[in-house]
Amino acid sequence: MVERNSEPSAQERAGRPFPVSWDQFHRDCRALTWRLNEVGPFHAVIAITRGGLVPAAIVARELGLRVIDTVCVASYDHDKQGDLKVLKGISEQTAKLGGGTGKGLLIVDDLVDTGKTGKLVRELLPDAHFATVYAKPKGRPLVDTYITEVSQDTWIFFPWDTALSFQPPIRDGAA
Ligand SMILES: O=P(O)(O)OC[C@H]1O[C@H](OP(=O)(O)OP(=O)(O)O)[C@H](O)[C@@H]1O
Ligand code: HPA
Ligand SMILES: [Mg+2]
Repeated sequence: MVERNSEPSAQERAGRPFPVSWDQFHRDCRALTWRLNEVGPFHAVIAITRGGLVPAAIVARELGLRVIDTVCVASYDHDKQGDLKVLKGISEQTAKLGGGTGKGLLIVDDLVDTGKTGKLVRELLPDAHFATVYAKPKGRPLVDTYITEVSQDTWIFFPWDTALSFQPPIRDGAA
């Protein structure tokens, strides 16, 4: 039997599932890059791990950027958000490229939800440009560029967190 905590997780609270395929994600990252190409040029890309690593690789490839750094943040334990911890900041070399405040640096993450992660990283690099592929309303004001807005009660399922599985036919009660 699976023991359940009585408090609903962020995913359960969100309720509405929004599965994203690799294809869709790649298309959305390319659409994001079209917008970023109008805003740059950038000296380097900074991925907020781990979710930001995939879009950062695609965006960096499309923008021709080869300097890629990470800010390593831990917050959600699968679907419950705990205290935010910066496990690793950017390197001294990348900080120099951004003149200490992040000017000309591009921060990339897969999404903003409550905005807590984005806020923390923005505080570290106030002049950097912050881009995400998806944005929920609470976090959206923190983002400079994003592609798709989803409602706050949506939970996005990314392709690296999911796998193909059998679905019962709709007439047999599939959602
Ligand atoms: O706007 P917020 O409410 O802060 O949520 C958004 C953050 O949550 C997820 O990361 P998570 O901390 O789950 O870690 P992961 O990227 O390693 O999956 C997501 O990748 C964002 O970074
Ligand atoms: N999907 C996946 N991870 C997340 C989400 C979401 O909607 N919100 C915060 N972390
Ligand atoms: Mg993340």
